[in-house]
Amino acid sequence: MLKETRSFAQTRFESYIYMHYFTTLSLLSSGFTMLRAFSHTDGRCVFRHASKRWHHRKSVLAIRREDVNAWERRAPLAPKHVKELTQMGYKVLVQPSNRRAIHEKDYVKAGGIIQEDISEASLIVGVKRPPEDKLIPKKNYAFFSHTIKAQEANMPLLDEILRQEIRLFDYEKMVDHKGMRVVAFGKWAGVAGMINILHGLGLRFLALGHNTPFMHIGMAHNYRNSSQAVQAVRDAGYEISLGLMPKSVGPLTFVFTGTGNVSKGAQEMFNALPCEFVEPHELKEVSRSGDLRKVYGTVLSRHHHLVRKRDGLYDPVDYDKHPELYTSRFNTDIAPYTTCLINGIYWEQHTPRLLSRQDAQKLLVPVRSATGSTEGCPELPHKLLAICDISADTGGSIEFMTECTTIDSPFCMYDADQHIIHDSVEGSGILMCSIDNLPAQLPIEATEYFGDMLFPYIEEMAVIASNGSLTAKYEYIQKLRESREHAQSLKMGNKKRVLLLGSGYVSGPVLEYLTRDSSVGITVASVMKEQLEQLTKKYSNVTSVHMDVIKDEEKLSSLVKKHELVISLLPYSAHPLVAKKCIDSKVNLVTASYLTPAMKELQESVEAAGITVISEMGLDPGLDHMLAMECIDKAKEVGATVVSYTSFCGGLPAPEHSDNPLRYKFSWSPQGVLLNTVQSATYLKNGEIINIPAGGALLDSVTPMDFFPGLNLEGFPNRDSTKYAEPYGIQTAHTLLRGTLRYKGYSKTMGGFVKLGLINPDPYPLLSSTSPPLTWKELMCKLIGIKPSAEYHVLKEAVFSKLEKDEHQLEAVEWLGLLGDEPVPAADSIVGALAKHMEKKLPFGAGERDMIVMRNEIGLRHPSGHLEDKFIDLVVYGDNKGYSAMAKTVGYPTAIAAKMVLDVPCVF
Ligand SMILES: NC(=O)c1ccc[n+]([C@@H]2O[C@H](COP(=O)([O-])OP(=O)(O)OC[C@H]3O[C@@H](n4cnc5c(N)ncnc54)[C@H](O)[C@@H]3O)[C@@H](O)[C@H]2O)c1
Ligand SMILES: N[C@@H](CCCCN[C@@H](CCC(=O)O)C(=O)O)C(=O)O
Repeated sequence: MLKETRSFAQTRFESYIYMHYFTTLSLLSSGFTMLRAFSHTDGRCVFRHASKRWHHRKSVLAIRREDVNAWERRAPLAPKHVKELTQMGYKVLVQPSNRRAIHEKDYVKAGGIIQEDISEASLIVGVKRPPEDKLIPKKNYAFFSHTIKAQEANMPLLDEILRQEIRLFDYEKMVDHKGMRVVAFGKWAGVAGMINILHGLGLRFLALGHNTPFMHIGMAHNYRNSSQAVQAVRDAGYEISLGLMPKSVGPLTFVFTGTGNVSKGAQEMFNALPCEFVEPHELKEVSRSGDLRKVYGTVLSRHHHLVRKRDGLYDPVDYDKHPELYTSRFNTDIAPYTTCLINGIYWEQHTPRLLSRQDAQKLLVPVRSATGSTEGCPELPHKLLAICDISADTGGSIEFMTECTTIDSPFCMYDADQHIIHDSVEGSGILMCSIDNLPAQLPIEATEYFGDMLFPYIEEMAVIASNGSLTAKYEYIQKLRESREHAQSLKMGNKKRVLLLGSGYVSGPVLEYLTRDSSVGITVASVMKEQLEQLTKKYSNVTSVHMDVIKDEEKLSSLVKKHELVISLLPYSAHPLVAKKCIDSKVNLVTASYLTPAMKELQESVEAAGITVISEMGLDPGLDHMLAMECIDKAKEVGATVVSYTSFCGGLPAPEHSDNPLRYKFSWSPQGVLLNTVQSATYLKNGEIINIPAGGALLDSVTPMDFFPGLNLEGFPNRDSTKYAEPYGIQTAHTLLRGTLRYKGYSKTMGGFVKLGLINPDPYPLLSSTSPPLTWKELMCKLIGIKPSAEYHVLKEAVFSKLEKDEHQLEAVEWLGLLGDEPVPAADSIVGALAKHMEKKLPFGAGERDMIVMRNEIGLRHPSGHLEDKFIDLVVYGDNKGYSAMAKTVGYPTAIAAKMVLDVPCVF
């Protein structure tokens, strides 16, 4: 049986406010225990456990699957807690997960029910945040939301929580009467962090020319449990005590900042080495002349390094009230004598930093020790070799720790002179380890430890969001969020400010090009968090904003306002909204997309606002226009007239990777690709205007394209070609055709999807994230009009007949799994769902590359009457490990145009 180790009366959930008192009481009495609010002192609601009378009516609790990080193997409760809860009459659902470190069968043995659907639960507990699209409206959730410092990346989650009227219990806000957190993984972060940094030191020493006993210590997750790790650390310690550390590195000193669980966990592991703890003032001495058969440790509390700027004194009461009046002497008094810093302090804005970038520059100057240096036995380049920043507050107490490292890639080097971070343990700089999910490396012990702390409080959760608005106590998050954004925009100072919207297939080269100029400050905003992080992570001076520009128009306006130029690489349907914001704030805009009627309508307002808006600045449209105009202008110079213009372009997989029924893989917006098959088209052929209606007829106007006989290509018309006669100045042409290229077979296969109603952009509420999940088989039955329970062969037969017995089309439908039991991804429309599904099925694999093929044919009549055909070909391959051909040919023209607008605003 679990023991309740804390008094409930002492527990306070700081985050609650009395305005929502009744909702909380109703929540708590509806499921768990009887709680009674007994005091409303200082604006907080303090709960006392009135009596431990458990309700006998079965209440349902769910442990959700962790799905945001591949390394997340923890759970909030272990089987022993589940056992206790089930014995108390709870029904405990456990979402299946092969990734969880504690096996499902142990939860089952404890009485848990393994079940995917957890919508029945009144409280859903997890460790980390769920993805926004998995939130269930109006539920009570407990997890680490990482929103209380208005963390940019999690603001869309908070918005979604409020929108869906979810009540959030945030573990970070569960505190006791002294304000101390009561549930945390801290100790295990400390333990894992210490193991990792000893491993990192082994690698770093080796890179500096020293084999050390640390080489035999692995990363924390390589050990089955912490006892195994302790054994490895002890073995290393034994070798140190035998005097096997190279003498030229001198005595090693480890400094632990903070006195909480993190620091204690790290010290616990450190104790397995032959260590001696000294007072901070003794550090200087032992770092010079200490015993090489030991390692030295110092635990640093606030009073050791914080001083009031005015008088050099430390007053703890005053410090709590006015941390901004204090500074840290860590940089001068401690850091010069520290080999490895283990940082475990909680940092908040206005509290003094331990180390700034300038401090690091000073600390990286060589020190000369008494031992002397020879080629085979070099001295260390400087004393401070490594920092394990367990607090992992980016830009926090260690100012230059601007990006957390990961379990996969745990170390980086900070070179203070260059102010760059590189992913290696070699070269000059300080070795940094700043993983922010350390306890996930020791998941079983971390789960049991956390569960022990959470269990007694499971009913009393800190509410920070309730009923669709931030509770009064948490309104500060909104303010903090706004001030952070303002600060970010100020940080850009005199820079030319560019807002890049979208982080998709073609955004990479845009960012790469613009960041070449250090006078350009860039913000990237996108709704896809991981994609956004992936895109921006290698640029330290780029600000990323995770947001939905459609749902959060206000934020979009405020962002646009703070920039001089917007580049929209969003789906083209979003451009008119962006353009309106640009008009309102008089900010220039560049897109790679077609000038649609909706954009054209804004022309007058654009002119009235005096801004520049450039469209069609990619590949097709984009480079095709430029190549055509170069040729047309030259022809006109010699008096020739253009009699025909045909331009075909295809973004394709390279031939060796065209290995699927569609012979196609996505290199740009999948939904855009699919929708293009149902566009209408208009073109001029030998003086006759041909109109093709929308809805798929395009795919019947396919012609073989054999200008490169080695490639088996087909082509179909693309949108309205005739509208280019005037801007190109080729009204003389009798043929004007722009088209799309694909490998032969594509159009026929796509035709099947059109027949089945899969390329339908209309809203389809059954696929929304709040509707019950559907399988492809169920959806297909609905589309065909048969019962969802129909057997596979019945559905297949019905589909076959809808496809007019086309075996090739049926084969593609089956190959994509559209008759099977895979879930249909949540989306606004059927084509949206198909795009997401196909994106997964038709990606470029590792080592595969794309290709773009463009052919322009321009027929000229010379003044002599002589006819000439000019051919302009463009073939580009993607880089195996770099940018795709599509990204390069769209992104660079867009970026170059953007730069021209920035540099010479009235050039266009
Ligand atoms: N001219 C050309 O040759 C050419 C070629 C390719 C793409 N394009 C156009 O360029 C644009 C970008 O193409 P891509 O292939 O990178 O597209 P993509 O679909 O890969 O990327 C779209 C991006 O927009 C973001 N996004 C979508 N909806 C959002 C919302 N509501 N709020 C915030 N972010 C949102 C997505 O997260 C994603 O990062 C598209 O308009 C596309 O049609 C033009
Ligand atoms: N036509 C080619 C190349 C397409 C490049 C993408 N162009 C988009 C532009 C859409 C927009 O943003 O307006 C298109 O739809 O053709 C092919 O399809 O392979």
